[in-house]
Amino acid sequence: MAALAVLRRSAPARLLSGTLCVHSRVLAPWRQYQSNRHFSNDKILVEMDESTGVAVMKMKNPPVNGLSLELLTEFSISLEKLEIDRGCRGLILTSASPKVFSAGLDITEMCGKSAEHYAAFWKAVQEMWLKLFGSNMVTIAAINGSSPAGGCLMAMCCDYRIMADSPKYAIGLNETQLGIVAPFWFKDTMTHTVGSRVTEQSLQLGQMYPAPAALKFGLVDQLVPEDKVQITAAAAMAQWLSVPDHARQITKPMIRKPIVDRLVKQREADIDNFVSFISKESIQKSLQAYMDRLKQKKQ
Ligand SMILES: CCCCCCCCCC/C=C\CC(=O)SCCNC(=O)CCNC(=O)[C@H](O)C(C)(C)COP(=O)(O)OP(=O)(O)OC[C@H]1O[C@@H](n2cnc3c(N)ncnc32)[C@H](O)[C@@H]1OP(=O)(O)O
Repeated sequence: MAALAVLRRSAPARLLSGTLCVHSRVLAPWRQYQSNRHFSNDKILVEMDESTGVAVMKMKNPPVNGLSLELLTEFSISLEKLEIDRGCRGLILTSASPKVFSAGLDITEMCGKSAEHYAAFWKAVQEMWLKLFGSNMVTIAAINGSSPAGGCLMAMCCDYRIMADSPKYAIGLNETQLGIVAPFWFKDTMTHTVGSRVTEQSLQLGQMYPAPAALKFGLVDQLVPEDKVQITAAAAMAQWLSVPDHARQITKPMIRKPIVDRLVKQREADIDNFVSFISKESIQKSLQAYMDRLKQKKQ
């Protein structure tokens, strides 16, 4: 038993080998950590069921769960907390808002800000990915709505994806449609999920796939009616957790560690690339035009 406990605690550190980025601004909410194992801060809600060892994490950044610096920071801190909790074996990631899992990176974080802000934001995006893709827990995405770009990335980081069965909801890495480029580790995550050929085409075209199409080539694993997404995720989790932890936890990094290490080795260069790319006037114009189109859609 002791050996298993050691494995359970040490594997995340081995797999991640990244640094823990703790943003002082959001440390205070941890004081709200309750003995009933429900905790929340502004943008992330966590409900921990001690009887099953499963935590449900809900993103709560209305209206569309844009991945802001604040949400990303709270996400990484929450995940780290669960990761070191020996009672927590599985994580279900979902949205507190109906109809949208996550609209991806909050575009306002990438428009008209300073180079320092872009660097801090990108570091938080990296941190989210390192922690979620490298998690030692079983991770299941309960995709209860649309999931473009960064939202799709989060879902792909999970071990298993269940999506609401509706052609209204779409998922994909649509970066090129915004005039931006998915970085290599987004591409690596998609290749890991659906293979090279589909990734090459999807990334170039910035394709968004309605849920039924996404199921066909394995971008999601299962479609269920919208009101069954959470319960199906819990059932799938029970199945995954029936595998002995130590065996599963040694197996997962065999595939994922080389992918994680690629970013770990060049984190600073990746931040510099992002800052110089996003600061270009032409890129700022593209992003602004995209935001304007999103707003016009309503009128
Ligand atoms: C050489 C290589 C170098 C590498 C450099 C790296 C470059 C950068 C890589 C960046 C990687 C990832 C990028 C992203 O994740 S960008 C985000 C992409 N996301 C999208 O395109 C989604 C856009 N949104 C939608 O499609 C829809 O909003 C929705 C999610 C389908 C929901 O539709 P809805 O009808 O329910 O809501 P809607 O009315 O559209 O939106 C409500 C308000 O929310 C605003 N909004 C929507 N999405 C975002 C967003 N991502 N960020 C910020 N704000 C967003 C929208 O404008 C509405 O606002 P308002 O109410 O009108 O004020």
